Amino acid sequence: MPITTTKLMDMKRNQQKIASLTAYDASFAALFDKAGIDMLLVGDSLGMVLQGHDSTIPVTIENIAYHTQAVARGNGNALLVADMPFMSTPTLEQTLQNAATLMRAGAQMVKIEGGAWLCETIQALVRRAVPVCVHMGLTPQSVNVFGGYKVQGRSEADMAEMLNQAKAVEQAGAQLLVAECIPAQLGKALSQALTIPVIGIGAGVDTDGQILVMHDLLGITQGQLPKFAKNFLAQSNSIPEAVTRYITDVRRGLFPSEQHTFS
Ligand SMILES: Nc1nc(=O)c2c([nH]1)NC[C@@H]1CN(c3ccc(C(=O)N[C@@H](CCC(=O)O)C(=O)O)cc3)CN21
Ligand SMILES: CC(C)C(=O)C(=O)O
Ligand SMILES: [Mg+2]
Repeated sequence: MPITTTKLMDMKRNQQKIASLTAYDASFAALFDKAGIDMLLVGDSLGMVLQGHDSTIPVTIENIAYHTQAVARGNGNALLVADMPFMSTPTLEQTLQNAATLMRAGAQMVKIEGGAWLCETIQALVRRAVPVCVHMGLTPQSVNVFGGYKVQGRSEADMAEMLNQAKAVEQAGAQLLVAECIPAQLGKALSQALTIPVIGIGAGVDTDGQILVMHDLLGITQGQLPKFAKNFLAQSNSIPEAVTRYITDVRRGLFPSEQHTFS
């Protein structure tokens, strides 16, 4: 049975953890889907792990559409989400066109980095039948504004602000939230405050689900690994076994552990 946004909401209500991974091609998409992954993300992280850039900023809508087509061919039941890349939402008109390009490529939902200022954008997309996931916390497209890949939402004021913004985007019609690189305490508070599922990456173990960049899971990422990432292939004999281990550890609440968590 295909995983839908309704199914993810049911999983949250029943306290079943959502396990997701990035995927960029048909072969890995098929492998992850067969292992039982709930959601696949064609992430703009492809700019770093596939193209070799040191940020996600050079990634274009054509890049995401190309990889989304490939992932869609390999995928079976997983919910297929595609990233809206840097500067793909400059005006409402262009946002709608770019989202349409990704939906035609096979995406079932688009993910946009930002906060409460996206409310109009979210409403416009949802009214035109494009499901929306909002990405908050460390939003990598803002690396040059943040001055590096830094944990977000550390102060009491920042935590309260992110909670308010998350409630606003849920109210506007967002059906999923990705929270990246925030204290575990805030990851937990977000998940409790919202009805829609919160998928964490470096947001602690108490979010409704987890997502990881596939290259990090396989231990083939070049350079410094983010603190939240874990090489699951190191303790496995094959790629399918590593993926199954990841999914099982997420479902059982064993990943992320303390060492992969910001407090
Ligand atoms: N391989 C890979 N994994 C990812 O998770 C990922 C990408 N690439 N590319 C796109 C973005 C960039 N991401 C990143 C990149 C670096 C850090 C990082 O180094 N964070 C520091 C936090 C430092 C602090 O304490 O403020 C860390 O130690 O993890 C985090 C997220 C997440 N995404
Ligand atoms: C790390 C995830 C959430 C992402 O946005 C990406 O892979 O681009
Ligand atoms: Mg991304």
